[in-house]
Amino acid sequence: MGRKNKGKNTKSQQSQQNQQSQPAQASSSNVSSGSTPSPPAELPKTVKREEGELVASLLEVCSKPLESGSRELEDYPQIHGLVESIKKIQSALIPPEKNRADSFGPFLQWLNDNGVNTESIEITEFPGVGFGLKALKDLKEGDKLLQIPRKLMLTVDSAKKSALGPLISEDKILQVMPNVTLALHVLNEKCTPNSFWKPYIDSLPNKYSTPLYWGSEELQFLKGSPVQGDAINQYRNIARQYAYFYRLLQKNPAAKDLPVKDNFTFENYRWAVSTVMTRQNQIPARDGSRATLGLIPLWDMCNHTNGIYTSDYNADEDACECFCLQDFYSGQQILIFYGPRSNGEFLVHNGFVYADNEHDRLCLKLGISKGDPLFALKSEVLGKLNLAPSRSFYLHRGRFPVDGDLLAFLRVFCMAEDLLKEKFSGDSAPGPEEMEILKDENQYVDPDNEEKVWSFLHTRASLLLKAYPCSIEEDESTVDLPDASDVQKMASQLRIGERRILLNTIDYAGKKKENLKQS
Ligand SMILES: C[S@@+](CC[C@H](N)C(=O)[O-])C[C@H]1O[C@@H](n2cnc3c(N)ncnc32)[C@H](O)[C@@H]1O
Repeated sequence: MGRKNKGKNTKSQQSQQNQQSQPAQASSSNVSSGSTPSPPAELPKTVKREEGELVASLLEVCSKPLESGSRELEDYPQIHGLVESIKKIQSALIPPEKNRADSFGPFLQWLNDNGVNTESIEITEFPGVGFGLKALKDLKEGDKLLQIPRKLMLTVDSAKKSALGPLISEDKILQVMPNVTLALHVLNEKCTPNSFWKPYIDSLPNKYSTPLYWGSEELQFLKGSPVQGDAINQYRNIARQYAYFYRLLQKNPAAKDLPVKDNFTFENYRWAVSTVMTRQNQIPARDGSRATLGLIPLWDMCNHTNGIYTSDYNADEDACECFCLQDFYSGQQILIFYGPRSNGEFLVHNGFVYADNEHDRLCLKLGISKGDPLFALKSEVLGKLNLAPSRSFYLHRGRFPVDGDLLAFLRVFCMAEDLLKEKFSGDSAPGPEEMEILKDENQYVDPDNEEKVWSFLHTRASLLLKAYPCSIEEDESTVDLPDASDVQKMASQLRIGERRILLNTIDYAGKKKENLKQS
């Protein structure tokens, strides 16, 4: 959380907000009727044993390290199959879905009872973004919109003080993974009938659009994109965590009386993880000494737009404050800026893609081959630039697709032995400041090296472009197809953005090569 200088939104953002500002009726479809019988509280013993065996197999499969070079997709079918079998057994434990819109009245009352002023806003459903906040009066850029006191937040600190505290102090994973702690905290409170946070938890979505909710066919829509691997890795990690915590909750005496223990279904865990992934925020600890992770009720009803951070922590009030990113007229949706994330990050962690994302970028994995006779020399030079010999870089949207780190890596990657030895290694190595020349696009070390860099990038981007199974135009028409699913549209939108970045990079690298020839 942090507030930066305010900036004006562009026309296209404003027109998008105008489009988003048409409120829709809260939908009550797919909500079960009150007459649905309650699910059984427990599974029969034999079924429970079968569940335990499946979870043990899941833990084993997900804990095997992926063989180097093997694609994430290889063990995905086995993991997915086990998860589906577990979900089938546990389907008897899943309660009927609630009508979310019914929860907003009690939620707002709870906020008001705890000192939150909600006069300027209303919770309403908006097309394509779920529920959000609507302005009930004209608001000016910079006006204070919300002030949410710490006592209403679910945080890692409140988890430690809750019934979950003893388990956290015994488990190493919970101690080092605050997001997992927060997920278990939310789930434990959801399973606690008289939880202080009940009105807030009831107001949360029933399910999410993160790839954890996608089927195997839907993951195929990401074919060609590096995000497909990220989504599958995420599924694998969450399946492993689920299996680990299932066992921990069954076996650890500190979990004996926790309400979450008998409600720890895969469905519940992916819900809790997705709740945290899509809504979490960094909050300063009460004493200001460090940051802690938390969920901020109501503030987390705001949807995202391009812009700047406009939320801050008021240490005197011990509350999160949110200010208006721009003028909002009465009836308009109030939007905030979530941060400079790529569409791939938004898709995997937030379950949406933002077509006009100013910060979009494409992940590019690069590495010096261990078989390269110059591996040691190149690694030494990269080390001086604080760059690992194998890592992810980014190609950016906009006028400058290549940043300093990627440029320096490529220059070393393509550098001839004599140049590496003479200018950048051993005794001839320059100081850190002079090494920075390798990151500077306006200077270069050697024209041959520079030609190789831009040729390599041109070829690599062209190859990546060929990996997509359909054309950009086909994906563009999918986005507008009335019968395409939300997941299909999201994946197509992502791939459109990625290919625009690749096409721009190819064009940029081509021009660089031309300029070199002429100079
Ligand atoms: C912090 S919540 C915001 C409130 C949420 N819409 C709800 O109904 O609870 C973040 C989620 O809202 C949705 N969202 C936010 N901004 C969006 C945008 N610009 N486009 C599409 N979905 C968006 C995504 O599902 C995201 O995971």
